[in-house]
Amino acid sequence: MENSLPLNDWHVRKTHLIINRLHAFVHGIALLALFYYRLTSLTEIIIENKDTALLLPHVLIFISELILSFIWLLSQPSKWKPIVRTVYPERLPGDEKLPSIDVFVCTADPTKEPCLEVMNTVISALALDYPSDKLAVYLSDDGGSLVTFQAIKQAWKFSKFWVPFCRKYKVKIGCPEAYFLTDESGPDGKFSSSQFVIEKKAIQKRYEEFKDSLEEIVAKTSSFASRDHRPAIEVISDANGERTDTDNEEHMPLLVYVAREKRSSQPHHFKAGALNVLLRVSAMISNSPYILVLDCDMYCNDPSSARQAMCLHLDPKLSRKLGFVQFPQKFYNISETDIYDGQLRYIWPRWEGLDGLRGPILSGTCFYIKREALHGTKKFQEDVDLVQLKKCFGTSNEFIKSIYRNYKPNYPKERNFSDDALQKELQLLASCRYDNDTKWGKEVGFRYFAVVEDYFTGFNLHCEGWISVYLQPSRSAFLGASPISLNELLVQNTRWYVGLNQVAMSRFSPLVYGLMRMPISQSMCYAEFAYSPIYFLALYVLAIIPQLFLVQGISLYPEVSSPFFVVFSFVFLSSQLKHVQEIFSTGHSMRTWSNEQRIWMMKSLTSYSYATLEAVMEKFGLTKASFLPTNKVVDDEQAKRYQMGIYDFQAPALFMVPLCSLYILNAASFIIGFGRILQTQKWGEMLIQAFIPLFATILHLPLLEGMVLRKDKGGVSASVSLLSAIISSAVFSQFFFKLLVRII
Ligand SMILES: O=c1ccn([C@@H]2O[C@H](COP(=O)(O)OP(=O)(O)O[C@H]3O[C@H](CO)[C@@H](O)[C@H](O)[C@H]3O)[C@@H](O)[C@H]2O)c(=O)[nH]1
Ligand SMILES: [Mn+2]
Repeated sequence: MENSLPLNDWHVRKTHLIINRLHAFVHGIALLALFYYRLTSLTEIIIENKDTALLLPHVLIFISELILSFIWLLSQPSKWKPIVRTVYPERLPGDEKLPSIDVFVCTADPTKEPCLEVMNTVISALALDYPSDKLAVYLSDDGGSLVTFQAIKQAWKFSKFWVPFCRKYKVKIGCPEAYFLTDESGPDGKFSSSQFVIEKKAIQKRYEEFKDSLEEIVAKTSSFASRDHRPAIEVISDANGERTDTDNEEHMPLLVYVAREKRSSQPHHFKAGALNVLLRVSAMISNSPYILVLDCDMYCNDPSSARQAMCLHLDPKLSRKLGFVQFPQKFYNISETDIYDGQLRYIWPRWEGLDGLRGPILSGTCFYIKREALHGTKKFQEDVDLVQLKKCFGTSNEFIKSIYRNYKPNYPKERNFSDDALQKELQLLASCRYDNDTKWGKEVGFRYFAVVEDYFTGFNLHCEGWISVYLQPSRSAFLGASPISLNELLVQNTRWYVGLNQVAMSRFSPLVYGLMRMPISQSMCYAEFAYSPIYFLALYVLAIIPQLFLVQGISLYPEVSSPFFVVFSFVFLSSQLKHVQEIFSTGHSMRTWSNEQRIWMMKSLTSYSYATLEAVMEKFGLTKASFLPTNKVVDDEQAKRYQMGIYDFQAPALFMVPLCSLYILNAASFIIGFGRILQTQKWGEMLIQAFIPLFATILHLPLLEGMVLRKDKGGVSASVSLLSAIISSAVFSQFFFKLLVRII
């Protein structure tokens, strides 16, 4: 590299490091004291044979404490050495020396993923600040729908004005929809502002026309997302789109539409399958060594992200081992109150911690990955036998040629897309049977094993020795949409945790497979995510058992005068204070604390438990996990409630009934228990046990409001409230009945 100055830099977050390690130490000791208490009191119950019926609740509570502590332990390495990176794109070599980049955007269903949004993402990628001849954007349309195909042609037409405009005025938001919503002040330097204003007006008019044309397409064309269609691959250009009056096509990046073949008889492996087709198809057209992957709703908010990522990929010290550069997922539609905890705040500091180890977990979108890492070509020498290679990469000779770095596809030079041989090859590579009996999805490309293809692919790359880095620039590089209703959120999380469970319950468990292939610290981080669904067990126990025994006046926790009371109080306070510290240090307020606590409990009691059930059923061959994309169509009424910070409880009974039943159970048990304490004056013995339902009742007040006070459409439906009341009274009476039998 001519420039001797480093392209990037990093430093350790020292205060975080000290606080985290100190907390780990103190909290760890407190947990040991807590275990000591539980073990001694359990032995006491067993040896003294006091009351065997008391054994079960004690054991259950101990198990839940063990689960919480286990996950806490797994989370420690990701807090051990948080680091922050800075990049210096101005130090990059000249454009002619930059490597080329392919951008992959995936969409699946125009009825759930509005095509205007998808096209905005595509356009924002075309407007990345990168040499045009080194940029190619591929849109994978899993629905193979005519709407998307026609829309992309319109997007191309508009882009031919938009991209030059962005380049000329160094526009900071390459996504037109977002650009016209903000008031970017104007050009810097050499252009007069009046000229800018005129051109901006003109381009805005074109954008409006573009939007109208999409509306027209949507109205006229079927947006049916088909499960059975032939492959269709097309480089979008004037030759096949409508001609326009500009001739700047040469200065435009490539834009390619890809609908892979789908047959209902063949598994398509969801997004991972789509990405693998893009990997193969792009190899024939641009074969860039680096790839940016984007969800269809994640637009480029900073055109310089490609150069930023190159500051890491081209760093001679990192380059050889670096598999991918991960940016955080940030969202443009988070309301001030963020009631669904959509910003995933708790994840990104973890990625800083992981960056201090072998690097962050692949997060599905917003990452620049090295093609070679996905091909796993490190394992192959140039002289490997062709038969061997075909077993691995499939039957296409052309594709096999492409895996070697010095391969240059013919396409970009000649721009001859109608070439029959090329078309034939592309059809083969995008066919639904191409993967069969190959290593695709197993050792090559994005991995199929779990519906969290991102987590599992990144996990495999780390196992193979690749590292990753995390880059969180102050200006968000990408912005996407987060679910804005409880239902969408829980559905999405159920899918994620089914995927994580699939990994946890398989031979790929991070604590077995990972441990043998990566340092224990890194495998613990993967394990924390894979095992977190078992939170559901702990939370169900803690939401039911102390409450039922509180009502009976049977104590399951140390009394106030015992030294272990301090231990229990300390463990609770120390974990809450650590949470608050993390929230403050990431610039958030106490409201974020209550939102995160509330949503974490709701997810554990619903998503995590159903995800575990589903994964277990899948293990026994009773179901098949699937990846249904989240709905990105905004319902106005729902959006209004969300903006106002009002929960939308119009979720299926499957989600709402457990939450409401447990709420009623907790509120009722607190009231009854409190009354009992008043009578018996056993304050000391029952304090912790009364505190638990009180905490839950206060934290989840919005649920009570939804059941009792609210009359709007987002409230809890009367049938759900009624069913929940019946269930919680049944639990109570069952319990009383058993107790009665025992007493008699
Ligand atoms: O069969 C499919 C299903 C989905 N997708 C695309 O996958 C992307 C992500 O789907 P979405 O419904 O938005 O899922 P999320 O849960 O919001 O996505 C998160 O979780 C996924 C699974 O872990 C990751 O793939 C994503 O990158 C990550 O943002 C979208 O662009 C979809 O169009 C496909 O291309 N084909
Ligand atoms: Mn999404």
